[in-house]
Amino acid sequence: MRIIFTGGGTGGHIYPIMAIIERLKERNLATNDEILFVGTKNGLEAKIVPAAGVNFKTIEMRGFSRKHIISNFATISLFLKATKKAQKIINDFKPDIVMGTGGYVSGALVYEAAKLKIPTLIHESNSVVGVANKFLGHYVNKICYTFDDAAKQFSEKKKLVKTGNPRSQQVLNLSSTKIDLQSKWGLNPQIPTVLVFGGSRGALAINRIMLKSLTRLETKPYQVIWVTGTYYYQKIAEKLTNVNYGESIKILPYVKDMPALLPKMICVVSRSGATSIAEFTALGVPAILIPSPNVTNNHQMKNALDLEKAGAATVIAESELNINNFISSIDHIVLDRKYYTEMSKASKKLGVSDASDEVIRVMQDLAK
Ligand SMILES: CC(=O)N[C@H]1[C@@H](OP(=O)(O)OP(=O)(O)OC[C@H]2O[C@@H](n3ccc(=O)[nH]c3=O)[C@H](O)[C@@H]2O)O[C@H](CO)[C@@H](O)[C@@H]1O
Repeated sequence: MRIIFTGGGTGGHIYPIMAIIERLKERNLATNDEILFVGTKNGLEAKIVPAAGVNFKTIEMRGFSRKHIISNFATISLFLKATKKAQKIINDFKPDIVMGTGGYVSGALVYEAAKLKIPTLIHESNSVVGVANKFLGHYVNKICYTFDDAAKQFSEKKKLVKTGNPRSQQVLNLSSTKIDLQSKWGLNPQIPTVLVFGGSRGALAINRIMLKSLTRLETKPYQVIWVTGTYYYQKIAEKLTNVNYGESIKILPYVKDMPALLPKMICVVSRSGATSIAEFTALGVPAILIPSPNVTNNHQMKNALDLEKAGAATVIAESELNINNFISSIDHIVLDRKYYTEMSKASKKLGVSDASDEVIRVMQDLAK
């Protein structure tokens, strides 16, 4: 099967595709030559995709601005150029299927593919449908999704297939290849470890609260891996040059192999992006979620409240976040065994174990 995947900007759009690619190869359904990923040169995909050995092409594209209306004329011209380039990429590669996960490039490429009568599908991983997917819903053959609330926002009901997020299956399959905390980062594997991170790009609010909490956290009977996000790392490292925060706290810019790390964590503190949540629930890792307030229709709060309602997470609104509720939420999960076990079970109940295979089944049906 020859497939073009497209999506990007953030890890949440990229990792589900990478999970499907890995599964396609595992099942011998596509060779590396039969797979192409199309993204932008400035998105996170430009780092992640070529590094994984997947063929990668770029199209220049950006979103429309609500504030700077004039700049939208340039964006329209960019969109027209993007559709031309998309056509060329499709004609050269001759895919059997084109799949998008969201982001502006996916809007142009999947739309062109549908116009050329190539079977198309999209995957929506959030509870609130993104702009590109909402637009593409009218043109594609199938719409795969994770949250029931997302399904309600598409008017094309016959196209809908509930698959879950492909990254969850990948995380489960990989959970036997775990990172060795001691040799990798000098952490003690006998002590519970908490992972703190702010989605694929890091989060200022989470980094700030970590800076303020360091001295209290280092006295705890657990250790902490704090992933700042590449963008924030240097500044934080400079701020901490003369601070002695002990060996139980490890500060990193980015974790390349999250699926190998997550199974080792007693709990996670993070934003509530859709893919992160799919990973936590697949593994049953209890979460403290601090939703980003800066996303479309506050969808991270919605994602987070769904988990809290099911008993799988504690939610702290960014506006309410302080050292006390931050540290006491971690203490509660790590130090109260009964609470931890209940949360872990509730989380696992929400997890999906065969999402990649489900998406692949949809692709195979379309390619017939
Ligand atoms: C600010 C913003 O716009 N966030 C959106 C973005 O989040 P974001 O890109 O952060 O997406 P998610 O939280 O869904 O996924 C992050 C992914 O990056 C991985 N990871 C993260 C850090 C790290 O060091 N290493 C690593 O591999 C995580 O394991 C996960 O697979 O896309 C999501 C999915 O469309 C949306 O729900 C989020 O609202």
